[in-house]
Amino acid sequence: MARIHSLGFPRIGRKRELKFQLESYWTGDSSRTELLATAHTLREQNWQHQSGCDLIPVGDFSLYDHVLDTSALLGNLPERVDTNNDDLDNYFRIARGRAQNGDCQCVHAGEMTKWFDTNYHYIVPEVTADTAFSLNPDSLLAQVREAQQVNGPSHSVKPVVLGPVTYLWLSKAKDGSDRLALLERLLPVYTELLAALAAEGVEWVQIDEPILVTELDSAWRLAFEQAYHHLKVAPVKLLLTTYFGELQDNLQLACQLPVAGLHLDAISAPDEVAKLVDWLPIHKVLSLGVISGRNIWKTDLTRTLDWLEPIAAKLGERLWLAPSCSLLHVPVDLSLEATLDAEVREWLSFAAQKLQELQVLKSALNHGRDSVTEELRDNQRAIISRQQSTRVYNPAVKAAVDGITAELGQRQSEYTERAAKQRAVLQLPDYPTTTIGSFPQTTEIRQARLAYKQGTLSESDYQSHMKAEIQRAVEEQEALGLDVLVHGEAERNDMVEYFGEQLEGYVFSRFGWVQSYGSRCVKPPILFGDIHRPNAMTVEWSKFAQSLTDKPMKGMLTGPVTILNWSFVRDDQPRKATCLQLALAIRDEVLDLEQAGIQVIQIDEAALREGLPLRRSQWQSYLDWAVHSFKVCANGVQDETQIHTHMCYSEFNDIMPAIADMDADVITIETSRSDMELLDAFDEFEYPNEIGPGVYDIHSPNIPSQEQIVSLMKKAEQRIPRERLWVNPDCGLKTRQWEEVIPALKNMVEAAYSLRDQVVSEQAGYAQSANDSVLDVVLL
Ligand SMILES: Nc1nc2c(c(=O)[nH]1)N[C@@H](CNc1ccc(C(=O)N[C@@H](CCC(=O)N[C@@H](CCC(=O)N[C@@H](CCC(=O)O)C(=O)O)C(=O)O)C(=O)O)cc1)CN2
Ligand code: MET
Ligand SMILES: [Zn+2]
Repeated sequence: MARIHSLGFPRIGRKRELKFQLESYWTGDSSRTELLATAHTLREQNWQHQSGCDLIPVGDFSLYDHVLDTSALLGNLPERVDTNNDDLDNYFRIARGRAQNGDCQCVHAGEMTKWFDTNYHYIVPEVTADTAFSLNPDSLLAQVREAQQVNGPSHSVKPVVLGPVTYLWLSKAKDGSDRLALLERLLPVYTELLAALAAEGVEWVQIDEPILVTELDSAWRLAFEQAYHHLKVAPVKLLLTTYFGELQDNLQLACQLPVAGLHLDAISAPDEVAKLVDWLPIHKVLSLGVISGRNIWKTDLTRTLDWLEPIAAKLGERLWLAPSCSLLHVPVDLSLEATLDAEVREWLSFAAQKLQELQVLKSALNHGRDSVTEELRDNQRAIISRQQSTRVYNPAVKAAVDGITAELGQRQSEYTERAAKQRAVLQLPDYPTTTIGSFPQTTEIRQARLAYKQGTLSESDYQSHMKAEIQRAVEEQEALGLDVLVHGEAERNDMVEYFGEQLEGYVFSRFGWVQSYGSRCVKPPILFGDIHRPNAMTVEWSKFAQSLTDKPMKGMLTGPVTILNWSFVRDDQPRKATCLQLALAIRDEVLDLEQAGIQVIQIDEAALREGLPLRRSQWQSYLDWAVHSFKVCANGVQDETQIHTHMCYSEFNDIMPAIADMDADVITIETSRSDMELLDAFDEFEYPNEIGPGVYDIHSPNIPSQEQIVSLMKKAEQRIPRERLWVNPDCGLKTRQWEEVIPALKNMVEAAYSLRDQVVSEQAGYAQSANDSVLDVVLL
């Protein structure tokens, strides 16, 4: 009899209840009791959704981030938070750099980075050679008891913990020490934890080790042996859990570790299933992730059963089924989507529906397909409807993609030639200043958009409201003295969803939110068919903004790779094919902007680096099509048009040739927190084009001083000639308040003035000494 379980469920709630509660707690508008009550209710609802499972996860819920929870569990929050003994305040201090109610006991927040190849971000654990761990299990144990109480004895409660090896791998050694050296100190804490869980009556613990799907050197592989031999004495059964990829050369290692079961992401690694069925020792459970936790398509249940039935016959009790990974990465509940395109909705499945699919599979395997005839028939109908829908295929789009040539991605002239022409047109000073695109998305803006979408605000009122916001942004920028202006993106809900809403081939949900970090969510649009741009998307807004100023106004677009990586995309054609379709659509927009007189166009590729495959061996083929897509979209313009691109994660060391190959005239990147060290990659590679290294950390409410900015630019100049430097923040300002943005940008612009003054006086100095030497000669 196959059993089913879930690896984790979204925490934000069907209507983002956690987000709103957290934000009101942080501003002091609601109490801690209310926050904890909401958290309790959400956990209860989540267990309700998962009640068809034989094992129910606990510990997958989090108030902010599960990696930060693990740091708290292991007694490894950075020492800088120890200003008082309040655990929750300390937790939020590391998450956000401050505690409740704008409390000014600010400490710098933990670094945030993306979770594998997803758009979820975790707080990086900090360690040093001196780190000591100590178990802090109260919160997890309380949740275990809560789960047992809520779910009753008929369900096993299965705690989910991040495994010790992956925990260290995700950590950053602040002193540059070897973080693996801490494993020996860490393992006894895990043993203690497992014993404490066993004492609560826990039988199975899910121990997540997703780094097993990445390339590991021998030290890390050895760490797995060491860790799991140490933990094997624990009085619980461990389900070693991997996801997001194939095990490849770690497959044998994973099979041999002394644990009671292994979970494989069978969606990412279908070819490894047969090997595991044959090789996994017979006392071990094999859990197969057969429902994708990374997309929103219905599973083809009949096809899945076709290949599962022989496996079930072979493994019997040893077979468990689950989603491929935690459902954290998909929206909560499709049943809320009353307004979603009805045909496409039939093809979809969100977290709650995915668990129902799992139950159908279980019934079919345990009691025969006859026990779920109707469910299988409905599912099959939906699968066929999607395969045969005429809305998915557009022959004209296919022909356009087939017609793409290499020349389509080439600028007319080399960078140096273009740069001269652009200088003549744009007349920018040294150290030109600009921002990355968005200005604060205020409550008023969002409320207006909500009212417009709900039909209580007319289209023309909405447009005037947004135009007023754009006008405000332009006026502020002119008053500040910025050189290249932006319109501020007030009219955009999100840099990806906004474009999805305007392209054919997409549908979008109303409540399909997915957590990106902490209380921040995204609503990835759903790309179901061939992509076509029926109308210009941004031109009217950009033209309006340009009409308000004599300064150059940057057109602002999201690039094809980022749109691809931050959408839910089709699984019936390679990602590359979808990306090229997006590239052609954005290319049309670029050319229309140029036609409308926009001289500078920024095409954001924030997710280009983040989309790198987890295994390095697959990087090059991804980069080839990703960079090609960018070039197709960007490089059709005249020499005089200046193309900018922007990327937030700026560790480019290992992909410099690809970045250079994109051939953007200017790239703006996130560097301020690294003290400009990230520019070393550009320096070493002798990157030829212009760079705007971020001088203002927009993730923090802190306002950088003019001196700090000058000092950062001086560091930049040690790496990049100043003729090719721009001055700008790290990223967009949408999550900040105007009160923070104005003083920060004021300091930034003044820093640029002071840098220009220094150039002038240096040049005067040279001129003076040159004159002096002429004089010397004359006197001689
Ligand atoms: N897709 C994407 N991924 C990204 C980023 C990004 O910008 N976009 N940035 C990086 C960091 N991640 C981020 C992710 C989300 C947000 C963010 O600010 N999200 C907003 C939602 C943005 C949005 O879609 N807003 C909508 C809906 C706004 C809303 O919540 N409206 C309320 C009503 C208004 C209110 O009372 O505030 C409602 O519908 O109930 C709009 O503006 O129209 C949030 O969580 O608050 C920021 C950074 C990496 N990944
Ligand atoms: N243009 C976008 C903005 O300023 C770029 C954001 S990158 C996550 O918000
Ligand atoms: Zn950015």
